[in-house]
Amino acid sequence: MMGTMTRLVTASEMQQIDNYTIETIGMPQDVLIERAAMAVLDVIGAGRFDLSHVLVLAGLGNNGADGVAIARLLYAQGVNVSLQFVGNVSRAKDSVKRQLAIIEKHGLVRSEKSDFNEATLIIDAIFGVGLNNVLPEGLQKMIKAANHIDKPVIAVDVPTGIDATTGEVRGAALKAHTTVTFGFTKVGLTQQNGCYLSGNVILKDVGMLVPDDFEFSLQEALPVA
Ligand SMILES: NC(=O)C1=CN([C@@H]2O[C@H](COP(=O)(O)OP(=O)(O)OC[C@H]3O[C@@H](n4cnc5c(N)ncnc54)[C@H](O)[C@@H]3O)[C@@H](O)[C@H]2O)[C@@H](O)CC1
Ligand SMILES: [K+]
Repeated sequence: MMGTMTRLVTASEMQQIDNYTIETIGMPQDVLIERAAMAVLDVIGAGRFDLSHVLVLAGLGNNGADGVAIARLLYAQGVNVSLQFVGNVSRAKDSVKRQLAIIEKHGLVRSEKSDFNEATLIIDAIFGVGLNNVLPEGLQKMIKAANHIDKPVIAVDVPTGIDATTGEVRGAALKAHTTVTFGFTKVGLTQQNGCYLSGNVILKDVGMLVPDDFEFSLQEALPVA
């Protein structure tokens, strides 16, 4: 039997769909972030991962905002979670700052530096579809060290370092056991190194809406479970 069919999208198409949902339809961005975080929680909590110590690595954009929300939801469930930022939080997008304001009141304290060896599961929320350049060198080093330790990683939307459109590695990429991708499967998860570095790709609907006259550049459709 055929599963639901979905389209593959480029990073730019996903950004247009996000913008349409938020700016034109008026869906609050924080609702999408919460739904994205809950979708990842579904996967984390499905019993396949050791949750003794979850390390969430968060960037300064909306992918990082998803990460902070994931850390909060885990913390609320009593999971031992460390939240570590990659980059200076003073430069974070407002979506991240709003999430941070919530966790501060909630009691979840950010870690300054985390030991990958202590983590039983790593959540990669550093970069998503917004990646538009080679990763900074310090981050490349950190990613290579994490890949070497070989802990299970769940990538939020796209593994950090993978170009969501081409599947190419931008300097280094954090190898994922599972990638939870939102709305539509990014074509880069099916091509080049993106194909094997994203592990099992799980597509989740988080409420993005598509204009009726939207023209997808890729006609291809993938069956999903
Ligand atoms: N648009 C939205 O409101 C939503 C976005 N979502 C999440 O947000 C992600 C996209 O968020 P953003 O567009 O904020 O982008 P990212 O969070 O992927 O990246 C953040 C920012 O980093 C900068 N950047 C890109 N490449 C860089 C590099 N190599 N070195 C240094 N800085 C770099 C860019 O300015 C980019 O906007 C999605 O993948 C998804 O996880 C979801 O939460 C749903 C709602
Ligand atoms: K990511």
